[in-house]
Amino acid sequence: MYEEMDKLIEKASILIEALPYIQKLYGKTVVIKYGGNAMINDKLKNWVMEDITLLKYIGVNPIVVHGGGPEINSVLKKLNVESQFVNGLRVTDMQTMEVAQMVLVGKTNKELVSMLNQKGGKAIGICGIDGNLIQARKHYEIVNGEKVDLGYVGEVVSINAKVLEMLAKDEYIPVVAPIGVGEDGTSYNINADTVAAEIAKAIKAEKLMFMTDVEGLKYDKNSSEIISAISADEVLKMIDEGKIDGGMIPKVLGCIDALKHGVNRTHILDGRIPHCILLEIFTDKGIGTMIHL
Ligand SMILES: NC(=[NH2+])NCCC[C@H](N)C(=O)O
Repeated sequence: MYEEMDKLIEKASILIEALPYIQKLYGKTVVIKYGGNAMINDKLKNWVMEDITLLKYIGVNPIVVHGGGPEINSVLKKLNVESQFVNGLRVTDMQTMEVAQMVLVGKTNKELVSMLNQKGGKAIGICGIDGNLIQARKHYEIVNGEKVDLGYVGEVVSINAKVLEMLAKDEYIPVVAPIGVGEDGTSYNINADTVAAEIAKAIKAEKLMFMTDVEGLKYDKNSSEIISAISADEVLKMIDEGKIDGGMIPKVLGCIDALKHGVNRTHILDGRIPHCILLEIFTDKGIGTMIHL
């Protein structure tokens, strides 16, 4: 009898631990880059949708930016579209771009919107073409000092923050597919990590969070200990020293760029942990790596 009561009281203390963070984030915006395993595994997907819906219901405004997951490749394969490579980098030709846009906007984005709506959230899916949300231009990759043309791969020129603010400040949860649009109406495929960081900067989000398939940043690759909090300068030093994996670099650089443009805190999360978003935001210790100025 007493034991049961103690357990219940413990639950209250968990909620109370969250109170200062709820107060701090009330009415503020959190940009969440959704990707990796958390997009593939059904259980993980479900937990992410619950976390995002809960955020909205307690007065925090989440904006979700998603990647493509493995689906684009599988559709390309089904349609027998073969990829060209230059210098080992995949080229997004016209046909590939069409498939990427179809999958990202027509399938992935709408699935996420529908899942959030199932949880009671009011999600609205948009891509960078809608309301000119993501204005883009062609991106040239520099390889060994030379400009390499990768086709319809774009970079962000500017973000039309008003579109997102309108939705997020109202009762909606914007879900953004990372397709940008050029001045002449051309669609570009843009790295979703970069889009998340640019959106966070443009709307001066309180937080930017990246869901990944790693535990977090580590000082030593072989150690199991993750870095709980670290400054932007220390991260830059780690990049110089070659201590950060290639795939993580766009994410940590996105964090640093966002911090320098007014985002308060940025987080790298292990998207394989159930309810990683809630655990990071509403506990003192968090579960990921927090990068601050
Ligand atoms: N990985 C960490 N050290 N996280 C701390 C998170 C602290 C707090 N919940 C926040 O979101 O700001």
